[in-house]
Amino acid sequence: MLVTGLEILRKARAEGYGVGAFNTNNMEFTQAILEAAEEIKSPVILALSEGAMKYGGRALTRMVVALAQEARVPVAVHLDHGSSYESVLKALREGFTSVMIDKSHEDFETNVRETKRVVEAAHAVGVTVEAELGRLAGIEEHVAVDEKDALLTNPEEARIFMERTGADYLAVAIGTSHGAYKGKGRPFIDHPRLARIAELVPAPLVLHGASAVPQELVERFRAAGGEIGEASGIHPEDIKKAISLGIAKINTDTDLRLAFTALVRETLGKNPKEFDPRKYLGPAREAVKEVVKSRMELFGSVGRA
Ligand SMILES: O=C(COP(=O)(O)O)N(O)CCCCO
Ligand code: NA
Ligand SMILES: [Zn+2]
Repeated sequence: MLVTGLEILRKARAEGYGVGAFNTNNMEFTQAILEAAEEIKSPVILALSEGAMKYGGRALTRMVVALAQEARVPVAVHLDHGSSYESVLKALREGFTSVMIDKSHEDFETNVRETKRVVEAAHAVGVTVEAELGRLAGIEEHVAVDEKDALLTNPEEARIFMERTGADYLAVAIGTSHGAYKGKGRPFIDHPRLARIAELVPAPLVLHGASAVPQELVERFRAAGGEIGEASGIHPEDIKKAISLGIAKINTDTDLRLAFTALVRETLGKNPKEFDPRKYLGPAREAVKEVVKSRMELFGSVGRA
């Protein structure tokens, strides 16, 4: 059933588990994510970026909202990294039940003002809001304290920000970053900082840039002809620890992209005569479904629907 992001995340934070927010741009990703969620009885958040909205248009948004309504588990349909008030209004018009306004690159007062404006509009139509404070950036452990403070989320500021904006959940910067190159080896995650934020902010917390970028997937992608450098992601133990400290929503996009693309390359490579799209999109869909299930197991959301 289609529910708001807060309905899913409030329970997750209260009961100490995480819920995956998985990005989709098409039918196969959407099917993979929902099938995984229904099979292992997990709530789930379907995330569409502005790029996805542009790429898929009404074909995508209508499909995602309709399938979420019919799903046998709680599903929120979420605008990922909304960059403007107008973009958020479009998502609200399409029936989304969660919207992110990401003004984390602006100064504090601008972020507060813009986020507050979105909260008023979204709450007026029963939709909940994710905001962001702090700069997503992979940082080496030795980085100077003042540089970390300039980049990562300041706990005291976070408390004030949430009180002034009325946002429902908060994306925090504690050392993660988007994409396949999150730092050399095991990225440094500032758990003490997260613990402090969680003490001051009772709202569910959100972790962006959380993909694991598992080596076996990177190898499989390369073996199938893909080219990728020294890729590394967030260690599963750091995800579990972050959830125990208050993270309730975990964004995963890169791992799904790698799995899907590795399988398309692999299937096409093995079958040069093949030109029925179902024959190479189907196996890729299954690969995404497996990644989603393993992420849900890591987050502890299995059986929570
Ligand atoms: O936080 C994330 C996903 O992070 P990751 O790249 O670790 O999967 N997102 O918001 C998804 C869109 C960003 C491009 O990936
Ligand atoms: Na988001
Ligand atoms: Zn993100």
